[in-house]
Amino acid sequence: MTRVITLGQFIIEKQADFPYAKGELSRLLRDIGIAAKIVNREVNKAGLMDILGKAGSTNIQGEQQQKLDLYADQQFIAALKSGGECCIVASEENEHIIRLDTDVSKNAKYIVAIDPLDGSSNIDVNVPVGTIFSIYRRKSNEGSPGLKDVMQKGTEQVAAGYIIYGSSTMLVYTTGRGVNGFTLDPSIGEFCLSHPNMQIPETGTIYSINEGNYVHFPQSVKDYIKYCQVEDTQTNRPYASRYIGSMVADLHRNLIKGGIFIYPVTSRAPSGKLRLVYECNPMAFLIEQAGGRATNGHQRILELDIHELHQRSPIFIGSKNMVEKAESFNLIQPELQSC
Ligand SMILES: O=P(O)(O)OC[C@H]1O[C@](O)(COP(=O)(O)O)[C@@H](O)[C@@H]1O
Ligand SMILES: [Mg+2]
Ligand SMILES: [Mg+2]
Repeated sequence: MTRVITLGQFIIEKQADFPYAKGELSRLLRDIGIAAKIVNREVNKAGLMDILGKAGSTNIQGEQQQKLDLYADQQFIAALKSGGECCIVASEENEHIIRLDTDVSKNAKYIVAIDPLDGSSNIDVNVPVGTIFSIYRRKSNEGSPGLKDVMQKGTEQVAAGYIIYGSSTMLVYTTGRGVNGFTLDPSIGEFCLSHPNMQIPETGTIYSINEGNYVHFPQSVKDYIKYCQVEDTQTNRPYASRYIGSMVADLHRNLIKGGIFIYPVTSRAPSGKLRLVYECNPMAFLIEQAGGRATNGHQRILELDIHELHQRSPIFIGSKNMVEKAESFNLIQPELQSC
């Protein structure tokens, strides 16, 4: 009988890999797991609860906030606050950073950037949604932590991951030593190791992009889509087009099956749509740790400078060979002028 390894046990066992670890990061990951279970409970019965639909407010991105966006935001902030291992939260749903000023938290080492509910347009239609998180160590213990501690390059992340609320609920994360996936077993209320050492196939036959924006894409992206659609049995083309509209769900599928996910610049979104700090960087760290690649078309996402908390970036992410192939279509931004 295979041994059931819970997330908590796994985190503790893996702590040994970090000789100087005192358990703070382990406890922080535990807190994220607790909030994930609470949000999962609401997502699972959303139709029965008064939690579907718009909240009547907009966030800094000008997007209509969904009730579940706000609920998830509150649950993760509350869990991080009571856990005491996080001093600052940066969230998609809050214009400014949130300082967790409790006696314990204010001296905490870690910063969490979070997309509390990813795939908001899919909440009301029972299509998988997710949560994305990114963890940094504060830059210095001097003075009180601030925006500078959040606006670190993606290469500085100490951990990152996502939760997918789908037909089953999974938590997938990395601390820079590979990627592991845990499935929530509702009968024991525990995330259990189900996908050890996840590796994204070097190549795949799935491309994932919102082709509804086709006319607004740069010519280079249009050319790459054409390349994906051409008949060529040698290279298993045409590829299958798959687009769920929840970044977490589209990337989870590609992580397991192989494939490329693209959210490029468009004439309507000249910097792309997805946010660097709490969507692109954590997913890039994770996919790279699984053997994949993530760029903005020509530069590694993790090396991009952060200028604004809610900064956007185009992203080409997934199977290494497919992203490299896409980059060979010269995906340089200025190209936008031609569309
Ligand atoms: O509807 P579009 O323009 O294709 O955008 C879909 C993308 O937007 C997102 O929903 C943005 O994330 P949020 O739902 O967290 O705002 C991604 O999950 C998804 O990949
Ligand atoms: Mg999102
Ligand atoms: Mg969101």
